[in-house]
Amino acid sequence: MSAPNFKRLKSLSREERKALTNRSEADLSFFLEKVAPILEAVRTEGDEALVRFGRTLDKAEGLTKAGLKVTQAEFDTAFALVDDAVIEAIRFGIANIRSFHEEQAPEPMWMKEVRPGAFAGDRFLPINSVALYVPRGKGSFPSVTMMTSVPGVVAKVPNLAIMTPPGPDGTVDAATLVAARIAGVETVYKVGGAQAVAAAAFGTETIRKAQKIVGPGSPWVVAAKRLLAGVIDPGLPAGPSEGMILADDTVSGRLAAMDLLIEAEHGPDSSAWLVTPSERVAQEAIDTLPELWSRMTPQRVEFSQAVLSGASGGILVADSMEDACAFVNEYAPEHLEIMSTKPFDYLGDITEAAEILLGTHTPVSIGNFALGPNAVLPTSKGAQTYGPLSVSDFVRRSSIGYVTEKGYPEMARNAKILADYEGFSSHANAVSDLRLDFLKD
Ligand SMILES: NC(=O)c1ccc[n+]([C@@H]2O[C@H](COP(=O)([O-])OP(=O)(O)OC[C@H]3O[C@@H](n4cnc5c(N)ncnc54)[C@H](O)[C@@H]3O)[C@@H](O)[C@H]2O)c1
Ligand SMILES: N[C@H](CO)Cc1c[nH]c[nH+]1
Ligand SMILES: [Zn+2]
Repeated sequence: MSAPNFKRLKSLSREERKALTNRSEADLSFFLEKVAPILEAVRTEGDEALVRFGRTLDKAEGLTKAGLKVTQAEFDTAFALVDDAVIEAIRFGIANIRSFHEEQAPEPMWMKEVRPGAFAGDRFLPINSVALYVPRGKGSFPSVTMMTSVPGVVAKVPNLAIMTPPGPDGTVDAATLVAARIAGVETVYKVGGAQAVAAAAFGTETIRKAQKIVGPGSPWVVAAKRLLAGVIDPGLPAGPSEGMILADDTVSGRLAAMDLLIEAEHGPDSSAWLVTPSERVAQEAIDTLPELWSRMTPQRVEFSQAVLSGASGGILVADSMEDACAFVNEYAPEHLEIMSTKPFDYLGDITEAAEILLGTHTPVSIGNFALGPNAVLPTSKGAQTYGPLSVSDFVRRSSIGYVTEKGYPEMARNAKILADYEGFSSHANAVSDLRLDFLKD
């Protein structure tokens, strides 16, 4: 086992500091090259290609075209397979996620009188069809089913369809089906990876073409979304998970180590950093990691050790909390915990983070599974321009304008001046006195 990275930010050059903010997603060239033929095969062969990739890439040897869509009987079996405690936790999470997302639902329409007799506003309608990608590979993700389905249902999208890889036995993860049905999504396709993105983008004999695909995934999924961005709206960029723990000197380094491992265990391509100005917190964290690894499964130990000793994770000592906050902003993490007895003191200093969890009782796990805000979040500095998945990802907005006879003269006079300046004669004619003549017809 290699030791976790430990660095003091002040000892780093500007380039070395910047290099710490790189993610595995920064170079997708390998994946882009590999997924291009998969996308083309799905475009030209449809279901035939989906079955072939399900058999080869997901090892679902018994997969058939007829079996690509989950049946009602498979949903019913899933409820019998999943423990009651898991079903209850799914219900608990969905209730909170729904409660949170209902607050985001826009009014169907608003209008304002911007000038006497001139009205302007917005109208919102659900997108007609959205595919929800639910990963399955380095884990199964009923929680992602909850996070993608609920905002789509709240937005009243008429055609929601989950795409998720089949396991080797040809079935979809049972808790994913339970979560889908409780959330209100009954269309689930057994297709994952790049082929799922292609199936949603082009449609196949079985799979209905979608206008948008949301949901996180491995670099295979991220690469496919990037290549098909001209065919389907790929939503916010959500790739390998990232966690950052910002800790001041008021907390236990043992606690910081515990939460550092949360996102580090997703996969070797994830990122996880502890940033603190406290040498004590840093040292306690380093000393605690072996004890925590002894409580984890071998695969999760392997993933988190790869992250913490590789290019995308470790423990960083900053000069001060100010410097630590500056580094957080340079990094723009997906999940951020502000671990302090006074977390609100630092909230104003953090401007770049997709999710900010405050205090010592709000670990990322609670955000991932139970609290309500969406845990499908932008990665790889996406937080600089995107927010978490939300109801607004499932609706489109049209602006509405209505000018009355009373409001017309002032609007027309000003519009004509600019139409003339820009040299558009038809634009200008339409707001000239000629219009008033035509209106008399
Ligand atoms: N950003 C977020 O909000 C968020 C949320 C949850 C999970 N995640 C991330 O999503 C990712 C999920 O990854 P995963 O692997 O568990 O599931 P996944 O479903 O994204 O990827 C598995 C699929 O990849 C394809 N694949 C695997 N090997 C391949 C190969 N050699 N060639 C072509 N295709 C191949 C297969 O089709 C397989 O079904 C993780 O990185 C996790 O950290 C992110
Ligand atoms: N941390 C993930 C988002 O990056 C969400 C998740 C689901 N299950 C476990 N984790
Ligand atoms: Zn997670």
